[in-house]
Amino acid sequence: LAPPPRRAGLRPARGAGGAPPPHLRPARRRCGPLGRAGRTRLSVLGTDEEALKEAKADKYKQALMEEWSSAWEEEGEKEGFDWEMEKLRRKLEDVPEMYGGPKFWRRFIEVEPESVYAAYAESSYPGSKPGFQDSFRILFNNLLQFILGNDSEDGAEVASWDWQGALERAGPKTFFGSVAAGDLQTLVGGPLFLLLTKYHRELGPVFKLAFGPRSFIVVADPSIARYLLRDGSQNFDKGILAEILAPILGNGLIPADPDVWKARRRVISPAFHKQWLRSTLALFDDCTEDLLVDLRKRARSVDPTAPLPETVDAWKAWKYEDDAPARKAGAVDMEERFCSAALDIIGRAVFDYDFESASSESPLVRAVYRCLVEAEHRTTAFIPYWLIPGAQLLPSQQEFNNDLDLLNTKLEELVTKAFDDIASMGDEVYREAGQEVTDEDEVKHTSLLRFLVTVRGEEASATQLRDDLMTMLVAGHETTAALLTWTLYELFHPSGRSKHHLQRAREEADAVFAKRAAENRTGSVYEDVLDVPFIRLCLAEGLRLYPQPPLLIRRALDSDELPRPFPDSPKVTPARGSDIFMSTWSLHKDPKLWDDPESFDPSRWERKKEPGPDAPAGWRGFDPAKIPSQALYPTEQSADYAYLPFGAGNRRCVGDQFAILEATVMLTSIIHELDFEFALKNPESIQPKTGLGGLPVADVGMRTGATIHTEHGLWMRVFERSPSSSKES
Ligand code: HEM
Repeated sequence: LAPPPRRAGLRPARGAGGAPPPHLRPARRRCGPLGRAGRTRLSVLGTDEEALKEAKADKYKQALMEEWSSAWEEEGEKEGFDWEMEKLRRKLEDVPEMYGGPKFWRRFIEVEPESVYAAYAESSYPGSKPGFQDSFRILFNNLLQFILGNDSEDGAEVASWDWQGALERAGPKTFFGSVAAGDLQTLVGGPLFLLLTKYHRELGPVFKLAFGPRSFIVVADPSIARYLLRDGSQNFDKGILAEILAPILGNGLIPADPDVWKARRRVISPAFHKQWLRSTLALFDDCTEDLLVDLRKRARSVDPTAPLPETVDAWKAWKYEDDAPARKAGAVDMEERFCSAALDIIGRAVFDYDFESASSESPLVRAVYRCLVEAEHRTTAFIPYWLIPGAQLLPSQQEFNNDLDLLNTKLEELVTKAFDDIASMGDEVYREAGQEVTDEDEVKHTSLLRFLVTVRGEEASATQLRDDLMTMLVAGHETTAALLTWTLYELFHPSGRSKHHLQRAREEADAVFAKRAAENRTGSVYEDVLDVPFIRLCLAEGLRLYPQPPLLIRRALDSDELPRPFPDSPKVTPARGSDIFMSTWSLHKDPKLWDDPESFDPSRWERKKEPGPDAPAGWRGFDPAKIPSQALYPTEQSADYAYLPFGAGNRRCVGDQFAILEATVMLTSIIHELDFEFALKNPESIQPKTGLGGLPVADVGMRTGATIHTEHGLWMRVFERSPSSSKES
């Protein structure tokens, strides 16, 4: 769990103690594009100008060229970035000094690595902002590839984006508008994760994507996932994601720099202890009941004669214009309902505050949503528009800042209240940082905030606590709501493709409620969650098909070679400062890893999956026997990193158990009591749709952000479960 040393240049690339691999040897960088001999000669150049002036210019050049070329031949490294620079420099030899000949270029290429490292080490987190040299190197490398068609320095094959096609499809106005607004989704013609999967199918598990001056190395392979997230994780941080989220999340766990992250993770992880998780079940029941009250009301008001839209497109009007006809028809946007319920849960569990979003729309709730929308927009924009001078004067940015102020004021108020409440409870509520919470310990705190306030030895400032809370709010709310939305969508799909799974899930739900009645209790207990293994597998399958988020983002702190998925895969070595996208969407749907990957089949997690002949080298398949007994879902280790529902390694999700418990309690109650139908005139007429690159997409459309949303809401008609459907199951 050690944070990456800041002196990036001193770090061995992989494993401890061993010599750095050749691509990390500082010596090579030191001699850089000029070669060792060239460098010696250059220092002569610098110290003995007079002598040089006297020397015949071309004779000197010739001698120098010979020395340089013998240096390259000796090293046998006529490839890669340095060699490209060398070739360019040789061409520039003929350009007169006054036009920026070798002297000009020397400024960029003859860099003392120590000075770069020193500048880098001083760079302030969050995010390992690449220095000027790094950015220049990456940009220059991109230019060499795109303009001259050279091989990429890092070895990743470049996916060529059809911008002419995009221009034609969108029209000049939308195209250039999207470029200006950094709207990637409109530019690529669909969610980014689909584009990445299209390239994954064409180019394999490692490739490079470039939009103008930015480039990303995209990976989707179990061994690379294991390396990025676990074995080599000390060399990668959250990079661009941290930079984007820092204004909202401050120094919360997601964007935190390694030092803060280590200290806060040590305090926050124990807050999710078993005793507290068990106590939150009552809260999940409460919020589920609020949701059910609303749904029952809708179910009773269904007007069977009310007209229903004939096409999915007609749903759009319900979402954005007028939902009165939807209400009349008893239709409800389940995506929005799950979002409200999850927000209420996180508010109460994390900081003892009831947003009451299920029943009202307070300015605070509106502020939360608008902040989330802005955060999502920033995540998918490729131009940091909010940093452009004057951008803060735009109405959208002003609104965002006002919302943030409103939220901050509320959070500060809650933090102060928690400090006061805890102070009045006496000394015995405090605990030492790192002190384990045992099963016998009484839960003395109702919320996560109160737990954090009671920790001694790692006391956090009010600002740090605000950042922690904001991070929980953002990370723990839409993710769970999206999981419930897509699982419900799959289980009640009008094609009936999941009918048999729904039936199995309902058998479990009915049995749990029967047991509850027999035991004369009304609320959920932990054992209820253990009694519904198939419902939990439905959720696990929901996370396989719709991973939240569909991309994990990292940045290389130093140049580092990635594991090769197949023996004949090219060597890929992202340069320091390279942004890397781990496409969990592509990984979870890779036909080389999963049987029938596009279909929703929760029972796949009950069977062993042996690696097929075309599976990546070294992948060990999935084995249900490897799921730890206390785990509530198939873990990343059980699938040998081909499945990453909650990430992996030291930055893995802290709220995984909380989320699965919450989603299980909700789904169990909902499918036990209610039936859902797509609110469409002929739901059976829905045909499987394809999107970018001919890949299947959900027929309710998909929008990407931090999580995957439907395009226009998940409008369902709700019915009380009929006796026949209860009997059926
Ligand atoms: C179904 C629901 C959820 C999913 C799918 C999910 C997924 C993830 C994933 C994939 C990561 C790793 C990100 C990365 O490596 O870049 C993560 C991190 C995180 N999650 Fe979750 N999450 C969920 C629910 C929650 C909840 C309920 C909370 C809190 C109450 C939470 C808090 C966090 C935090 C704080 C991190 C950052 C951890 C760190 O960097 O140390 N998540 N989550």
